[in-house]
Amino acid sequence: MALAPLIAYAHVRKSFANGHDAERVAAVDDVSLDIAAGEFLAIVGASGSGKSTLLRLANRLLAPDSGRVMVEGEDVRDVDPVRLRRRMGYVFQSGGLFPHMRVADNIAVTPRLLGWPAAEIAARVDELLELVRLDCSLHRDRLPHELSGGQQQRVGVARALAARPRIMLMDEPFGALDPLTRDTLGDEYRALHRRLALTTVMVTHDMTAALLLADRIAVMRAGRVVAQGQPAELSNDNEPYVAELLRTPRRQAERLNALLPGASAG
Ligand SMILES: Nc1ncnc2c1ncn2[C@@H]1O[C@H](COP(=O)(O)OP(=O)(O)OP(=O)(O)O)[C@@H](O)[C@H]1O
Repeated sequence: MALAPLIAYAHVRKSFANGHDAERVAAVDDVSLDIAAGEFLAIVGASGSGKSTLLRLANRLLAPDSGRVMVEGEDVRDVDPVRLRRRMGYVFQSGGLFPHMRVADNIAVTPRLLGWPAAEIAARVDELLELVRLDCSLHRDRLPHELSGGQQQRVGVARALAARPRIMLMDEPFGALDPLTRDTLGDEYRALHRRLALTTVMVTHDMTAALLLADRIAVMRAGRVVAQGQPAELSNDNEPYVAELLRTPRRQAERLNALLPGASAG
């Protein structure tokens, strides 16, 4: 028997008021999408296609107008939002660290709210810093502005993992970083996802990153999921927009193969 999905969107719709007029714009329009336990799903689409809105419906930062979002077998409407969010780590683009709080205190936010004993929190902070490959003695007492963008994102990941969630929601987590750092952090996060047996939903506009990191990709356009599948399945999809999104990574791969002969072998 197939396992029940860990996150399931069923005919979900979410609209927002459109400025001055009474018309509402559907940011998410009749989306049905299942995410299995242990899966790494990337949600890919252009700016404004509804990716972040879809993510925020999972942890109740937003509520759907209609349809249903299930997490771990429960309708999220029936779960206390604070309790729900403790089960789901959330990483966003700018790092979202509290600027006046030291790295250790940023990471400790949720364990403190949960009332963990101080010694346990201190040990967990060190464990998490190690997990995201930041030197404890160098970084635990720094303020966010004393860190590079990549280091801030590492702290963001550590903070999201603090209370040992099974699910990670990530909104363009590495989008603002230089390509090399983005690539390194992506690979390292992928290893963490596997090692900690996480279920990850990552929003990105970068199809190349999605192809390299995710098990499966859902493509959004104007609020709808227009295609979903593993990279090889997307490659055979008939939807013209999917072909358009795959054109850049394909062209890059061809050019790199021509410029760096033998690169694909290594
Ligand atoms: N709080 C809000 N109030 C009004 N409109 C909103 C709100 N949040 C999102 N929208 C609108 O919903 C649509 C989808 O936005 P969303 O942020 O989900 O897209 P996105 O694909 O994540 O874009 P980006 O990649 O730029 O972050 C956009 O038209 C946006 O303007």
